Amino acid sequence: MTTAHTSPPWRHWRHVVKLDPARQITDEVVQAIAASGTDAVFLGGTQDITYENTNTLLGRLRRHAPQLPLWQEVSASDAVVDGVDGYCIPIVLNTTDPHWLIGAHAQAIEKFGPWIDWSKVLVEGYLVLNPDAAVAQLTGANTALTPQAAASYAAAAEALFSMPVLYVEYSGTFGDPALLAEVARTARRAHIFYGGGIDSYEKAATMAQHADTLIIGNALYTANWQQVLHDTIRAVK
Ligand SMILES: CC(C)=CCC/C(C)=C/CC/C(C)=C/CC/C(C)=C/CC/C(C)=C/CC/C(C)=C/CC/C(C)=C/COP(=O)(O)OP(=O)(O)O
Ligand SMILES: O=P(O)(O)OC[C@@H](O)CO
Ligand SMILES: [Mg+2]
Repeated sequence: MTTAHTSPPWRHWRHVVKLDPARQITDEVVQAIAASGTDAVFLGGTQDITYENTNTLLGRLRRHAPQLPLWQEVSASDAVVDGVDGYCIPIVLNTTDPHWLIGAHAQAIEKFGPWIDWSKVLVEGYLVLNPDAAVAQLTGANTALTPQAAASYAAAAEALFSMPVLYVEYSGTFGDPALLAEVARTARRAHIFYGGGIDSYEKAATMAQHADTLIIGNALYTANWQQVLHDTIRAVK
């Protein structure tokens, strides 16, 4: 008997938009995202994320972008919503606080118990690399990593913990392409997400050489959002 192996949808994503439920966004931008050709939308952020603001944003996205995969990136267990296509669960590899490595996760699993649909869960091994980002400060991340050190975290996440996704996170600033390249070179099976400071064709093209998926966040909250959407999608497709 042969078994059909289909790869999960996220393996095919090249371009993902991350929207922060705690920030304001107009219907015009949401509609443009829906029509843009992006592969998925993540709902997530670090600060002031609540059930209410996440559910409100999800409702707007469902209305304006019914065909787009919508995934919640869980950063607080009391903000978990129903009705998304999947849940990204961040695990911060270079945190100095075990809470962000496993503690928050164990608490959430205790809380939700048997209600968790594990077939909808995607584990992301995060390397948090911009010391000025809220996520770096919250998690006490050791952001001063050489490319070799970052690649060693990536190898550990993949080989020792079987993580399917490595997320190279420079949220708020454009990162080091050499570090991303070293992580990508080291990874054997893991899928590489890159996010941080992508706001142009050139930056997207540079990081798309090494990452499987680019995540675009802050630039969509600027006056230049239309150009950003157009150019970053053109760079990866
Ligand atoms: C319906 C139902 C019952 C569903 C079950 C839900 C489910 C799937 C549960 C699974 C259980 C589980 C393991 C949940 C995880 C719980 C949890 C709170 C884990 C901690 C996650 C974590 C490490 C958070 C730290 C912050 C982080 C990494 C956030 C990711 C997003 C991010 C980095 C945004 C960018 O942030 P920021 O720094 O603010 O950047 P800007 O300044 O540029 O905006
Ligand atoms: O907001 P930017 O800097 O685009 O980063 C995207 C994403 O990686 C944030 O979690
Ligand atoms: Mg933020």
